[in-house]
Amino acid sequence: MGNIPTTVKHCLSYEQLIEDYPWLRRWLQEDKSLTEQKYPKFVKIVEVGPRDGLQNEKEIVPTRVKIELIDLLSATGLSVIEATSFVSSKWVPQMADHTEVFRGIQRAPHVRYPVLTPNMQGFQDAVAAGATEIAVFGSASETFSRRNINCSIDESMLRFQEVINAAKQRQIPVRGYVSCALGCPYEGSVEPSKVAEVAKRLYEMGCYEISLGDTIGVGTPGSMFKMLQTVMKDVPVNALAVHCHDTYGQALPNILTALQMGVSVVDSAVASLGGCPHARGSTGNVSTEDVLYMLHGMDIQTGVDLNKVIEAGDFICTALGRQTNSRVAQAKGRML
Ligand SMILES: CC(C)(COP(=O)([O-])OP(=O)([O-])OC[C@H]1O[C@@H](n2cnc3c(N)ncnc32)[C@H](O)[C@@H]1OP(=O)([O-])[O-])[C@@H](O)C(=O)NCCC(=O)NCCSC(=O)C[C@@](C)(O)CC(=O)[O-]
Repeated sequence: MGNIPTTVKHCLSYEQLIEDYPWLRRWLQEDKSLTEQKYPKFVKIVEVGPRDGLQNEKEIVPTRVKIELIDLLSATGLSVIEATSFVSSKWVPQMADHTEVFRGIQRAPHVRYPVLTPNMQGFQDAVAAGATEIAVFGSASETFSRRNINCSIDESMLRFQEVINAAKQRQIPVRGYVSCALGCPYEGSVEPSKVAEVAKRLYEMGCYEISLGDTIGVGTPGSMFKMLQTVMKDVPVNALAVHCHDTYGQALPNILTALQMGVSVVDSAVASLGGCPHARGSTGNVSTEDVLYMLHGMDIQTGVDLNKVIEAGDFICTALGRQTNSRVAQAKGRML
């Protein structure tokens, strides 16, 4: 509001302001249209709770609970639910029941259920279980790549190329992840140019969408802006998604920054489930409930029913014997 002193702003209603300061009308109207232009009208939510959210749970979550969670989420209006991952059970014991989970869910016609596949073995197992969309997951940090998938970035790209080629033959769409896009638990800060390089390689190999992961939730709107600015020179913005963990409470502002820059795909987890096995103290993904509340409050459509997501969150939190980490679900619970 330009040079109007704060005290005056607080005293005047919008109508009074316009009447008393006619020159403001144009300014405020311009601002409104700017707001309308600045944000996407529709944001696709990629729900990663059943996979990213549950993969770090110490106690093995019963398969039937995972299936019921996915079925509840399928009835919320979500169009993408990452169901499980076809990784080694020695590395991630929680995902050992991937095939049972995938075969057990009621697949809703309007929902896609991608699964993680790090290599050809994972791809073949996923296809055998009936998967029709997959995701490969790389990293912008060498050390993270070795600790997470036991190979260098270059080696991972060779594996992913093989997986993507096999997927193309079956017309299976492939999503690509870049972990450590805003920081690494082993190497600290990560250069945006490195993120852009890995994102570009995945995109050129054939991934239809690249999800940029703030794996340990250390990013800020400042680092998100710089990283996206660099990545967007190599990958079109309509092929980018953001995947924010909320360790430092920056996930929503980081997402808002990404939306302002034209990103319209956001990963999130019901009840803010999750954490990172490579970084003690890292918290889960930004909660789907909180993202929905923010987006709907900005008149951005998602097609997702917030109350139904809160119900799915209640279900999984009861099953895990803990409180939700979603601020919105907590607030709504207090108001009942
Ligand atoms: C990639 C591997 C498999 C390499 O693991 P490796 O030990 O190097 O694999 P290998 O090829 O040398 O094989 C060794 C054994 O693993 C088996 N194996 C080999 N591949 C598979 C497979 N697909 N499924 C099941 N078993 C497999 C293989 O059959 C063999 O079995 P053995 O002969 O010893 O009995 C391993 O490192 C792994 O499973 N890593 C997964 C790690 C993971 O899931 N991390 C979490 C997901 S990433 C993430 O959460 C970040 C993200 C995406 O959310 C974004 C963000 O927040 O940044």
